[in-house]
Amino acid sequence: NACKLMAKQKVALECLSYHATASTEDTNKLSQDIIPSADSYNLYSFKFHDFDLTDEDTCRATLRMFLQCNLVEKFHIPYDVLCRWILSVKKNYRPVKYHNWRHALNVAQTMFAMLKTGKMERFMSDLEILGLLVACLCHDLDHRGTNNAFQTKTESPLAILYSTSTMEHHHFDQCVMILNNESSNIFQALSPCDYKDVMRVVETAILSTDLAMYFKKKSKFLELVDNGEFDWQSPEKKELLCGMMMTACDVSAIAKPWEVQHKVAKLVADEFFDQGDLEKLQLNQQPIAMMDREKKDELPQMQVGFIDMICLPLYKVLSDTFPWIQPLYTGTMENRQRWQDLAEKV
Ligand SMILES: CCCOc1ccc(S(=O)(=O)N2CCN(C)CC2)cc1-c1nc(CC)cc(=O)[nH]1
Ligand SMILES: [Zn+2]
Repeated sequence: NACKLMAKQKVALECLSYHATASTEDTNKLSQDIIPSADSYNLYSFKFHDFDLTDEDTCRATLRMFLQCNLVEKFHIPYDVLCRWILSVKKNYRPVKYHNWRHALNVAQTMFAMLKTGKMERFMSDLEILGLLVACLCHDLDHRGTNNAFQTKTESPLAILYSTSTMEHHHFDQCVMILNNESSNIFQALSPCDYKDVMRVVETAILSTDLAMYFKKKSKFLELVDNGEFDWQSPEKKELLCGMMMTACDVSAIAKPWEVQHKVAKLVADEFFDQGDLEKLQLNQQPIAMMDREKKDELPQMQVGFIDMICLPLYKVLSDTFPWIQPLYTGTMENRQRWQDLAEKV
């Protein structure tokens, strides 16, 4: 009957994800670690970077963010389950040049800083804070270093499974797969209602990181801000705000101090160029300029375009409503000048 089939599917999914979960040895080690303070990792700052952190540090810093938000107490998350979940998420990021575990950590840290230093937590329920942090850490799970367009034109299995927001649906799938193992299910103590609500927050937040979705939602968001919308509490408005916050975190490397932005932009470019090489060799196609290493001289100008088209409008409208996240706007303006100077030099 249907119940038996569901049970069989759940078992299948669990053994499929057996290799996806972290080992008990690694889990035990992390669960016994001393977790340094948030300030020792500079977690409250919009200038945070991970360059000096070891892989173990990144896991401890992630634990510290959950502890600072009191999420372990509030949602009765068994500590060893949280440790296994963090290690399993990290394990399911591939060693690609940009869309790797470090990117996920940086996106989650910007969300943490927006909620705390940016004082946006006052508009969010505890469940939404939990969902947003989980979504940031999972939002690029199992990324292959290639974008949605590449999945479509290579007719990859993912593009056959999901025709729109292909990678984002896959990232959410991977997030669910890790939670389907009770030993790494950080939502196990939630009521069925809370479980449904938090999974909805996570799914919408991860899907909203598809930049194609961002353009659609941005005009609706601008309309609400222009009408002086402040309650943000209706489900539709809250989803819109969470989506904008996800994009703001996803592109936040653009607002970091120049030395950080410059290094990260090189990682982004190298991953794009690798895809461009694949398109030339595997598909015998001319890649778009952004992915063509023969056109790397155009990179500074492209960054100025990225800043003007995507980053500044978003950080402007968010900091108009939530003034304490202004450092994201000013940091981006400073980097715009740097990229402009480089663009004029070539
Ligand atoms: C650094 C190498 C060049 O990087 C870019 C080049 C062009 C544009 S774009 O705004 O013109 N646009 C975006 C939408 N695409 C569909 C078409 C192209 C964006 C970037 C960029 N993207 C990210 C996010 C991954 C981070 C980042 O730092 N830079
Ligand atoms: Zn991302």
